[in-house]
Amino acid sequence: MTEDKVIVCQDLTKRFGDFVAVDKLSFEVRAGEIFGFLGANGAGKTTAIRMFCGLSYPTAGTAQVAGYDVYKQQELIKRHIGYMSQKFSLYENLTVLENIEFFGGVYGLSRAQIRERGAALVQRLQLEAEAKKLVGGLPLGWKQKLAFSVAMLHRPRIVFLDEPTGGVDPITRRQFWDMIYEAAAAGTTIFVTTHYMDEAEYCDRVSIMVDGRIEALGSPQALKKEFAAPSIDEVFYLLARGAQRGAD
Ligand SMILES: Nc1ncnc2c1ncn2[C@@H]1O[C@H](COP(=O)(O)OP(=O)(O)OP(=O)(O)O)[C@@H](O)[C@H]1O
Repeated sequence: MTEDKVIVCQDLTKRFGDFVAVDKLSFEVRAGEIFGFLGANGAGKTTAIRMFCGLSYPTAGTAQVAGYDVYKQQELIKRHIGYMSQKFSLYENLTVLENIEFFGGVYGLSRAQIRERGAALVQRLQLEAEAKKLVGGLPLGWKQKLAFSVAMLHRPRIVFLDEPTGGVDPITRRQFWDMIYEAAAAGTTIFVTTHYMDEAEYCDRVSIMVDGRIEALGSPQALKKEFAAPSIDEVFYLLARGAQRGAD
């Protein structure tokens, strides 16, 4: 794998018994790219992300993430990626600084690195007044920005964002996306799932998954042209309306 490819997968497949949750995914994601991983409920996104993050073994196919093999180097993958989701986030009953210390430790940073990067993070997010307050008391938008920054504390090559902006207002979502752009411009690869189609338009490329398979992949502009659709929302609808799977 060359340095500039952060994900490479070929025919990546996950079966649960006879059920094929993820069916032969093949694509590459480049360094610094913002890659939107779209699909309706049950399409197989979370199952695929779990394999990319070294949390679950594929049934077949190959994949490397940050240069490491998803079968043989799961622990190295975990150390070189960041992960954030709406469900898995910060500890609400710890303060902002305690969360930074905790996750910095999990990511293997030294105490000096935690102190230095933590202070810079608090300053960048203008959270000085909240640094010693419990995260549970912060507004959702702040929690999400903080969770994203914490997921980047160890400067991973790639960060997986699983519906990071669920439930927040459009202004806060835009601010969140400014952070994403900044991280990508600094070279971090962003792999993001979202149900907000305006966010899909912000990605460099998007894939659209239907019933375990990737049915379309390209820049938002190229996909709109390919499907003669005015928006990614419309492309998504055209592809996903025939899906057999729905929410559990
Ligand atoms: N451990 C499991 N055993 C059996 N089936 C599973 C398991 N995990 C997921 N599935 C099934 O695999 C399919 C894909 O699920 P997955 O959670 O990956 O979808 P998703 O695209 O992430 O959906 P959502 O947007 O709702 O999170 C679903 O039909 C789900 O029921």
